[in-house]
Amino acid sequence: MSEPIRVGVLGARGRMGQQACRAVDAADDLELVAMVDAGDWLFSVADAGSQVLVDFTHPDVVMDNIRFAIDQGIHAVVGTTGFTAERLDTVRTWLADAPQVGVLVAPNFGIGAVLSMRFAQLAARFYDTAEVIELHHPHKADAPSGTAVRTAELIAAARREAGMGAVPDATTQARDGARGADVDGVHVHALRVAGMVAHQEVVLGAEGETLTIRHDSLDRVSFMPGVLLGVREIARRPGLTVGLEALLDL
Ligand SMILES: NC(=O)C1=CN([C@@H]2O[C@H](COP(=O)(O)OP(=O)(O)OC[C@H]3O[C@@H](n4cnc5c(N)ncnc54)[C@H](OP(=O)(O)O)[C@@H]3O)[C@@H](O)[C@H]2O)C=CC1
Ligand SMILES: O=C(O)C1=N[C@H](C(=O)O)C[C@H](O)C1
Repeated sequence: MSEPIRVGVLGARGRMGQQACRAVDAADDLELVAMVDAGDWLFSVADAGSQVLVDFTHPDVVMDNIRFAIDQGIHAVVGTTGFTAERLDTVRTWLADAPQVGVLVAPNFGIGAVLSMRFAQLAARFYDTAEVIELHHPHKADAPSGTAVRTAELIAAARREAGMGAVPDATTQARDGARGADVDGVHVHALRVAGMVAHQEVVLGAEGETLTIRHDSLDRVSFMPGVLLGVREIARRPGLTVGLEALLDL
């Protein structure tokens, strides 16, 4: 058997970081060599010889962490959200100077969540309207969720490709926020509910019918097969990969 892949986890004491540490530790082909959280010495990830860094931290710090990984020649598997097109372009620019390094940025590592995004993308052109509702635990920093933003972007792109116009909406009078956030012309509604983990509904509508695509992550363990897949694959994928779907042949 070949040497295990050496993995460092950032955000190691957080909700996702703890799960990621457990999952890496339990995998025979991976070795957990660094666990770093806020206030810890970031360079211990490099000192420990990490080949892959897993990041579940915070949108405010994730860009610095990616920069660090690229500068150190460490591949990165990033689950932290808060990415924009500009942020992704910045990562591409950094990677241009380190062509051997791979960075995976995935708003959701849940296989079902990735499938549900794909289903929504496929369905979008058949329905006049599409809206996204995401429901998360109240400790979440960003809204809408990274998954919801990506879902809305995929729906919007599918509608554009099909030559569809704006989603019909006669609203002329509304309280602030009543119609949710506008992501590429798709309305996204964010609920924060104690007891929940991560849930999303895409509600599509056409004359006489609706289609609801719902996914529920009931436990953060649901994200781990995707995280481990990313860790095992990223060295074979130099440059920036956005979304786990690329690794699932979707
Ligand atoms: N892609 C996916 O499948 C998923 C993505 N996420 C995303 O992952 C991120 C983390 O979520 P979650 O685990 O719930 O959040 P938590 O707040 O539970 O965990 C984040 C951890 O990162 C720590 N941290 C903050 N800054 C740094 C830093 N500079 N270096 C190292 N550690 C740091 C925090 O410390 P402190 O609390 O002291 O600030 C905290 O312990 C979010 O963006 C979330 O949206 C979540 C679930 C799935
Ligand atoms: O913060 C969370 O919990 C989650 N964050 C990700 C997101 O913003 O989409 C993924 C999942 O929804 C859980």
